[in-house]
Amino acid sequence: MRPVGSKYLLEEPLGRGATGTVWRARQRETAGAEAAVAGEPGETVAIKVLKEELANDADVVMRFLRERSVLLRLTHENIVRTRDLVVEGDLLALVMDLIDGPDLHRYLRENGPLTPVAAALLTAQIADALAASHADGVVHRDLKPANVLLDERDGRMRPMLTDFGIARLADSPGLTRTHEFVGTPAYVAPESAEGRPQTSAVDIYGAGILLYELVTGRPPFAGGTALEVLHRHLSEEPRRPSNVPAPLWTVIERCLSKDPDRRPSAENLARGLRTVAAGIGVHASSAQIAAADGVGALLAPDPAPAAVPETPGAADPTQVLPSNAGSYDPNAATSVMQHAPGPGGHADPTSVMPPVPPRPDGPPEPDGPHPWQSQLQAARDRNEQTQVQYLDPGQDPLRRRPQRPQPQQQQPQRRQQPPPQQYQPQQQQYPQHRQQQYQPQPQQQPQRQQYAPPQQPAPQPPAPRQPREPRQRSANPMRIPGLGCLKGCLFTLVLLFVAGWLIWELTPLQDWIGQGKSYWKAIGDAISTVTDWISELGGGSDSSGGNTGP
Ligand SMILES: Nc1ncnc2c1ncn2[C@@H]1O[C@H](COP(=O)(O)OP(=O)(O)OP(=O)(O)O)[C@@H](O)[C@H]1O
Repeated sequence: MRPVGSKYLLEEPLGRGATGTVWRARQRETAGAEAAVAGEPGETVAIKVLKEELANDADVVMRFLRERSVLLRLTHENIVRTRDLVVEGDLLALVMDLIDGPDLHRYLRENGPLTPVAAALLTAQIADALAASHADGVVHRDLKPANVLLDERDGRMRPMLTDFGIARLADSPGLTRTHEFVGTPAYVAPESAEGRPQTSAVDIYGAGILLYELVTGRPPFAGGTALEVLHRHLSEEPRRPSNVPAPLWTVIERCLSKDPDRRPSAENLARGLRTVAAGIGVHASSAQIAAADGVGALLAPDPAPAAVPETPGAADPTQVLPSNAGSYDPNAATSVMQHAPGPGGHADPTSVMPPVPPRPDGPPEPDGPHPWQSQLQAARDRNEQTQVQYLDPGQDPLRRRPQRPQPQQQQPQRRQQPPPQQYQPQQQQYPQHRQQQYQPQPQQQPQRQQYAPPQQPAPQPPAPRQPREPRQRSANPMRIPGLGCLKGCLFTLVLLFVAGWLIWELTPLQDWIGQGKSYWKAIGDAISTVTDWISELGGGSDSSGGNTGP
């Protein structure tokens, strides 16, 4: 267990995203006055330890400290509460409430799409969270199912928006070699994709994409490379899927408007969605149906949308994404894409991936792969992490002799998968079904391995093997089946013949056989003598009997 500050102990990783690793952790002692929630010793919390890359960036640390108060005061029943922010040496961590339940992305993958009513009511609660944060001037900027946790309590599931402010923290000019764009391609608003100024309307666009995904199972613009996805956001109008009722489609269409000024405010979005949910349900009255049909009138835009503070150097990611960015996975982690600043800090839209010279006054440029490649790698690492660790040769399983399994050894216990739980909209009172306990999967999650250099000088590597003599090839290149056996038989026959001849010539076998012949001959003669004698004897007695007659 690793301490974080003096107040928390990391216990086990819950998951890893592009910006850091989330841990289940325990509070050691009550936090100080600087924390939003003091907490009790022994209480379980979730801690997001930001990536070293972020924690080592002076810009990010400054923003982290500056936004501390904003993040800590952001409280809403549909927002995961940030309890504390820890800055310790080169470690930056956010202490949050631990949510017992899956994230919405995982839930959708396991249970499939929601009904239109459930999707509308779930998104309405997310819109409530957005309305509260936008009123406080905070824009999420990375709304997607993976950032919505489903809090399971009392047989009900409450969507909780998380990762607030993380996109803003990560959006640092000094983060990597050049300026970067932060977001997830499938959920990025057109203005963000183009590097234009952003407002809270980007979150409404994200909510529209999320709503579409909830009812269909996939975001509207997915597939192909990241660059293609970004271009589709800019140019393509989504089509209405057949299972989406017309009033719900009106809401989705308005959220996905290319023009941010046409998108509804978060508050109006929540209201509109609840009106639609009431009007498309099976028990809807005619008045509710009529209200749902007229939902367009409720979706007024925000007259004063919260602005996203501009990062100097904001640019058009579509101009700077590598064209060979590879096939895009809509479930990939938040992307941090390199982009190029043009004059005045904005992108030069005419430029196509220009090489960006280093800023003379800027932070040093770390060498390494392109940030986009790093992010793809991070997404992959979530599933399969290569562990680099010094291995004692004595413990090397490849060097160990095979051992018989001990009879007492216990079989590894099978993980019991809980039955999937269907999301039930909150307004319709969830049925009291069996509550699903979210089991964090420490075995499946990548275990953070620390590279521990050996204290002793490393054991000498084994002497390189002498190259083997090339194997003699058989003279029988045709490999006739059974030929080897035939050869063996012939050889045995020859051997027997020679041995027989030698025995015949060199041993008194011939004499023995000759003697054997005469022996049999003598026996035969004796038998014939006896036979003759018996027959003669019989003939004599017959003739004497004939002489005694009349
Ligand atoms: N407060 C929390 N309580 C319980 N689990 C959490 C909490 N916050 C995050 N998690 C879990 O940790 C995992 C990683 O979260 P994180 O936010 O780092 O990843 P992400 O959102 O998938 O990626 P990205 O950083 O790219 O947005 C998620 O799968 C989520 O289920």
